[in-house]
Amino acid sequence: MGLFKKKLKQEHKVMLQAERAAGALLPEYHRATPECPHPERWHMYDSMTAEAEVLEFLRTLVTTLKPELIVETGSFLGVSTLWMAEGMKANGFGKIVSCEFDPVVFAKAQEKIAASGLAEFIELRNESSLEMQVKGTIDILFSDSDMPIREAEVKRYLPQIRPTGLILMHDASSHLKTVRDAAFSLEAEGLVSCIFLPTPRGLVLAQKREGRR
Ligand SMILES: C[S@@+](CC[C@H](N)C(=O)[O-])C[C@H]1O[C@@H](n2cnc3c(N)ncnc32)[C@H](O)[C@@H]1O
Repeated sequence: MGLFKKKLKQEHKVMLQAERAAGALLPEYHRATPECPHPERWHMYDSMTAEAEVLEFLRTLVTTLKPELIVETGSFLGVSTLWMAEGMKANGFGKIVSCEFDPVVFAKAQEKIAASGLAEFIELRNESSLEMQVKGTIDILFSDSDMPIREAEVKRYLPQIRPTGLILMHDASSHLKTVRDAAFSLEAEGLVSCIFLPTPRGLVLAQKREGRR
């Protein structure tokens, strides 16, 4: 039986771990990098959800920038979605369109959002970020889905992003590499200007070049 037991998908494994942890904060476990030598100074709920300090930062960005429309790719359990929605609640307006590709994970996120009291700010979609159609001008794009598709994802939404808007690419540490390289590549193409925040998993803040004054 052991030999034929279906291997649990990483997202499902972390989802079960998160359920067992029941919201407990743990020290961040990603490995040290040259840019972030002390990851244990940060905190996390699980290895998929953004670092707790990054969640706080997302909320603060929302109250600071007052976005009308946020697009998030990769909802996972909806935790980052809910932190941004908290910011929108404080602002009194705004909408987050967040997509989750995996139907099992999507169903869990849907439950969590329904129970949160913040559902009015969130449109959760069970679709791929590379197929999702969003209407309107995007004030913040939070790119947090599958790492190899992040460059394509940013390019897909770029024409809709407000020149004064922000693009955030999570998982851009030098250890994880793929997303960092995607950000360098977008910058080399002249599409965006980036800053690389040295958080444990790495967070790129970028702005598109077109339309900048
Ligand atoms: C790192 S987790 C997102 C964490 C979440 N943003 C948070 O901080 O709470 C990445 C999620 O992206 C989903 N995903 C992967 N490829 C996707 C795609 N093309 N479109 C939408 N979601 C995708 C995965 O199923 C996974 O749940």
